[in-house]
Amino acid sequence: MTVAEPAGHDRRPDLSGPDALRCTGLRYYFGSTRAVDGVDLEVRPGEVFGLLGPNGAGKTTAIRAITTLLPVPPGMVEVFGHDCARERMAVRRLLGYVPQQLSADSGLTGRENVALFARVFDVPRRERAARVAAALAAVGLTESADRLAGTYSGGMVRRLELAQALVSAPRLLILDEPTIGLDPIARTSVWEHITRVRVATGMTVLVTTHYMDEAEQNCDRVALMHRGRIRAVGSPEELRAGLVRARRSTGAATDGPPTAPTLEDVFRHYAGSGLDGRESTEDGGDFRDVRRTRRTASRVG
Ligand SMILES: Nc1ncnc2c1ncn2[C@@H]1O[C@H](COP(=O)(O)OP(=O)(O)OP(=O)(O)O)[C@@H](O)[C@H]1O
Repeated sequence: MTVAEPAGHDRRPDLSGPDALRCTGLRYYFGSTRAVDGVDLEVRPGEVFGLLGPNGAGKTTAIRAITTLLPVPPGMVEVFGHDCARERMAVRRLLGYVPQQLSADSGLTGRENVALFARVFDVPRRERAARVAAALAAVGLTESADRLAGTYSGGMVRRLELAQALVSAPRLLILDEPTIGLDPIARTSVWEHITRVRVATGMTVLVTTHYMDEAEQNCDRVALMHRGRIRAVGSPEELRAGLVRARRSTGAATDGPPTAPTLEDVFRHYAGSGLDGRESTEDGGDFRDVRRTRRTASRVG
C-alpha cells in the first residue's frame, strides 16, 4: 500500500529519539472543574496507545492540550521533544488530528475534502494530487473519491477524516473516539485502516475510546483515565496480569473457579467504576453518547 508520506520518511520508528508524547503533570481546569488533574504519560514512537475512560474522564481535554488547542504552561506537554507551549507550530506540523466533532464538509467530494487539508497543511503544490490520492487509497476510498461526502456512510466519513489527517504525513496521529456512533462492521473497517497505515508508515497513534474491546484488540498499551487522573498504564495483558496478582494477594481469587479478568474488571479495580460510565450516567453520560451519535447521523444523512 502506498500511503502519503514525505520523501525520506523512515517507516521504522526511531526508538533512540525522544518519546512521541510526554505529558508531565498535565493539568487543565475549567473554572472549578478539574478536567485533567496531573497526568503523567509517555507514548513511545511507533506504538498504538489508547487513552481509556468513561464520559467526562478528561480524555478530550487532554487531547486538546496535546494538540495545542488549549493553552498549557511550558514543560507539561512535549511531542517528539518539542514543547507544546514554546514550539506550537513545530508541534502542529508533527500532528494529525481527527476530532470527535465531524470535520468533513458534506458539500465537497471526498477528494476535495482531503485536498483542502493538503493546502491548509502546506503540502507542496506539485505533490498535492499524488498525496491526496495516496491518502484516499490508504483508507479505501479511491472508488468513492469523487462523490459528495454527504452521500457517504458514517464509516466512510470517519475514513475520509482519517485521510484528511494522513495527507500531511503526521508522525503522531491523534484520534478522539474514532468509532463513536458506528456499527460494528464500520468500526472494524476503521480500525483495519488505522492498523494498515500504522504498519505502512511506522507512525505513532494515540486514540481515545471507551470501547474496551477495541482497546484490547488494537492498542499496544493503554492508560486508564478517571476523573482527570491516570489510574493505570500498561499493555492490556500486563494490566490483566496485575489484577490477577492483586486478587491473589488479597485472597479474592481463591473462591470458585478462576476467571480471566477483562479490561473492564481492571478499570473497576483501579477506578471504582466501569469504563462504560455506568455510575456516571446520572450526570449525563448516556445523553452525551446519544447526542454524539445524532451528530454523526445528521452529518452523514
Ligand atoms: N468547555 C468546557 N467548559 C466547562 N467544562 C468542561 C468543558 N469541556 C469539558 N468540561 C468538563 O471537563 C470534564 C472532562 O471532560 P472531557 O470532555 O475532557 O472528558 P472525556 O473523557 O473526553 O469525555 P467524553 O468521552 O464524554 O468526551 C467533564 O467534567 C466536562 O464536563
